[in-house]
Amino acid sequence: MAKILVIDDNRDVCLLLKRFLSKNNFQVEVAYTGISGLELLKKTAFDIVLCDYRLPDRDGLEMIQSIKILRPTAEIIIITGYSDVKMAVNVMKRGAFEYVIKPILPNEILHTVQQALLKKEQVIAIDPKSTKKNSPPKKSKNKGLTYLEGTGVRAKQINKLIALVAPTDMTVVIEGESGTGKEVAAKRIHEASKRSKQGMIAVDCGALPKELAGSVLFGHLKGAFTGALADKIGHFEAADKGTLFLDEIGNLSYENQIKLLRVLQERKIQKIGDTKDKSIDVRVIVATNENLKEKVAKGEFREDLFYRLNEFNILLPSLRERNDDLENLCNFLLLKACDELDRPPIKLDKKVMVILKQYVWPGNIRELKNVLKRAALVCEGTAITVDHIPVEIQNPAINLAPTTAASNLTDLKSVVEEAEKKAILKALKLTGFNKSKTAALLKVDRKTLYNKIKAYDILLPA
Ligand SMILES: Nc1ncnc2c1ncn2[C@@H]1O[C@H](COP(=O)(O)OP(=O)(O)OP(=O)(O)O)[C@@H](O)[C@H]1O
Repeated sequence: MAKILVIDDNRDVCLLLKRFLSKNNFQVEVAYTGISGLELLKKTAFDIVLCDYRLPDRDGLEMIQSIKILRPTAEIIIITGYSDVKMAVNVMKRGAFEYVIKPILPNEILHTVQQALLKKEQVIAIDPKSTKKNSPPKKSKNKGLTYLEGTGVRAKQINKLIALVAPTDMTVVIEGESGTGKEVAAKRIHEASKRSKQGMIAVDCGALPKELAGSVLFGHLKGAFTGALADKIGHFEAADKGTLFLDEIGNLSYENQIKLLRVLQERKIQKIGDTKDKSIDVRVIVATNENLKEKVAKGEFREDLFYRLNEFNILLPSLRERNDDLENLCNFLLLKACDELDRPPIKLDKKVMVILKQYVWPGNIRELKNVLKRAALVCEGTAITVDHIPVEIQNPAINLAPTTAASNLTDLKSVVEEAEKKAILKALKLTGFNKSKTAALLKVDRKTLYNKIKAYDILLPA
């Protein structure tokens, strides 16, 4: 029976989740503070930790760090409010499995817990102690496509690059904001390559505790260090003849960067505690949501490793840069959500589409997927309406999420429009949505403001 730890200072939430998850055959314990949660983790090897982002004594990022040190194999699901969604994106970078938005929907949590357990099983499958060594990942009950290639301008460019590089053995660097589909792109490259019969192993370098990274990547011999109770193969060895996907490569410690460079140059690994080398045949794909060149300039990432990795580069656009694909993505993700939730397909109301198109999606496709899954959970009818969408998305002015790198935008017109829209939303928020005051603040006449509000599809509170 899988063990779950719920950490939340809201006792009602703990009680609700404990009852609901126990009924679904999980062993559940609860803690009301970060410290007491960590104490429980020292004693028990929980499989899943459900942790509130804002605890009285710790924040979500601190919790993830501590949990990863105490129980590196536990999957962490962060519970957060919508106003924290940008931070939720950050928690994914630090190695959380997923985030769920309040108010809590028990079925959504159950579904996320099941997905996390599935991922854990796949990781256990490469453990040498497991009889399932190198067994192929479990298929979800969903037999159809797991991603949408996309038909928009930017998506087509990416499709071309993937098709071009896939048949080669080149090392690929995939860059893009969190949730833009870097892991999906890596899988697509792997699946279209000659290595597709072997597995692709994905390692989240952001979630690897510094001290364990070497052993996890390269393996160790029994007795190599305290706690090395048996020989262990690392991910490089497990991925032999296949592909190794190193996510959040920018987080690899300097020492492990040197080791990685050596492996890439010599195609040999040495387990910790071993004196012998072992040849391996692995294609490496890495991903990052940081600017690696900047990290090189700051001395945080080795220049030689950067050039060794950067044989081919793919920069994934943010979701706001591929508005032309949003509708297709919505239809695809909604269909998948209904399938996963075992409910007949539902549609998106046209008004919802307008709202989704004007939101900036800081969490990119992951955020869109979560919003649609949640909407599919709460929708009792045959179409998702505005009421099923979080208010922060219905009216972005409430939770103004700034677009990041404007330099990523495709043309000057888009940059200007994006900046204008942002300024108008900000001014509207500042003036309590008073249009005369907003026009005065922006030093334009009311008519110009009205026209811009209309042109940018800005929704005003009723
Ligand atoms: N083209 C796509 N079609 C359908 N779903 C997608 C697509 N791209 C990404 N997704 C979904 O969006 C979510 C995020 O994708 P993925 O994990 O690949 O992003 P990422 O850029 O690697 O994120 P991170 O930087 O946080 O690791 C996943 O649930 C994935 O299934």
